Amino acid sequence: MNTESRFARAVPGTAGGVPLTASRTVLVALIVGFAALRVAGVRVPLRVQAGVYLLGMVAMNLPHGGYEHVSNLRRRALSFQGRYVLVYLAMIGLFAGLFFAAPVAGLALAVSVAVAKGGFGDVQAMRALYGTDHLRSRPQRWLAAAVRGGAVMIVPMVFWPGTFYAFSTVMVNIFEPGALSAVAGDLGTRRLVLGGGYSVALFGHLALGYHRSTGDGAFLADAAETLLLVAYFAAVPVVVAVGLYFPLWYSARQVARSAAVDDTLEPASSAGPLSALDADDPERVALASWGVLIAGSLATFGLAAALWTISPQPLGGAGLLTGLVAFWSIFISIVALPHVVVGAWLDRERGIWYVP
Ligand SMILES: CC1=C(/C=C/C(C)=C/C=C/C(C)=C/C=O)C(C)(C)CCC1
Repeated sequence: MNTESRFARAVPGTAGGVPLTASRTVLVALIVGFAALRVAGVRVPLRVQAGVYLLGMVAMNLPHGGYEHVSNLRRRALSFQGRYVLVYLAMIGLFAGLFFAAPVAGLALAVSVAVAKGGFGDVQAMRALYGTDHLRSRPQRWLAAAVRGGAVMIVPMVFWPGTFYAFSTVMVNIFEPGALSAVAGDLGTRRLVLGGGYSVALFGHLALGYHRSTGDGAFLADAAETLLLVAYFAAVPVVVAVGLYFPLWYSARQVARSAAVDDTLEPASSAGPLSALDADDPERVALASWGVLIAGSLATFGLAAALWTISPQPLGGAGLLTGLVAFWSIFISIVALPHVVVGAWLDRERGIWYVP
C-alpha cells in the first residue's frame, strides 16, 4: 500500500457506506428510468427539466456548499478564516468581471469549474472511501479527475448537443447577446473532437488503472463508478442530469468522505464567530448553528441579487425557468471557482476535500 492510502476506509453500512451506496443506486435508478422513458417515446418537457435542476441546485446543492465551508473553517485560526474569506470574495469579483469582459471565456471557465469540482472532489472521495492504490502518480490522478469531471460536461456536450448549445447561448446572452454564435464554429466537428478526445482519456484512465491495480478492489470500484457516470450523463437529459448530480452524487459522496475521515481530525480549539459551534451548552450551539445558516444564506443570496442587478439581461432573453437555470448556473460557477481554488487547492493543510 502506498503513502496515498493511509486513511480511514468506509465500510459499507458504517460511516460513509450508506451515502456511497445510495448515490450509486440513485444514479442507476435514474439511468434505467430515463432509458425506459426514451424507449416509450416520452420526452421530458424542458420546463420540467428546468424545475428539477433548480430544485436540485438551489434547494439541495447550495446548503451542502455552505456546510463544506463551515466544516472546513471550524477549528481554524482566526487569521486563516479572515484570509480565506478575503481571497474568496476577490476571486468572486474577478470571475464575475470576466463574464462582463469576455462572456464566452467566462462560460468556458464555468464549465471547467464544474469539471474540476466534480472530478477532483470525486478523486478525494475515492481516496477516503475505497482507496486509490491504482492511481500511482499525480498525472494519473489528474487524468482520473479529468475523466470523472469530464463526464459531467463533456459527455452531455456529445449526447445532448442541442440542449447544451441552447443553454450555453442563453448563459452568454445574459452578458452579450449573440456572442456565442459568433465563435461557435462547426458544432458537428467540435462534437466529434470532444467525443474522440474524451474517449481516449476514458480508455487511458481505465487501461492505466487496470495495469497498476493492486487487486484490492479499488480499480474495479473506480472503473464501475466512472462508467456509471458516463452512462448517467449520456442517458439522462443534461439539465436534469447536472441538476441532480451535484446534490445526489457530489454532495452524498463528500458526506461519505467526511464521515469516513472525521475522527482523524485533531480536536483543535475553535476561533472567531464559529467557535460557538463547539460550545458545551447545547442551546448556544443551536443558536450559533442557526446564526451561521442565516449569515451564509444572506451572503449567498446577497451575492446572487448583486449579480442579478448588474447583469444586462439576467434571464438571457429566455423564458423564466430556462433563464433561471442559465442565471443560476453562472452564479453557482462564480461561487464554486473559489470553492475549489481557495477551499481545496490553496488550503494545503486541510481543505474542503480533506483526506489525511
Ligand atoms: C453549460 C451548460 C450548463 C452548465 C452548468 C454549469 C456550468 C453548472 C455548474 C455547476 C457547479 C459549478 C456546481 C457546483 O456545485 C447546463 C445548465 C447544465 C445546461 C447545459 C449547458
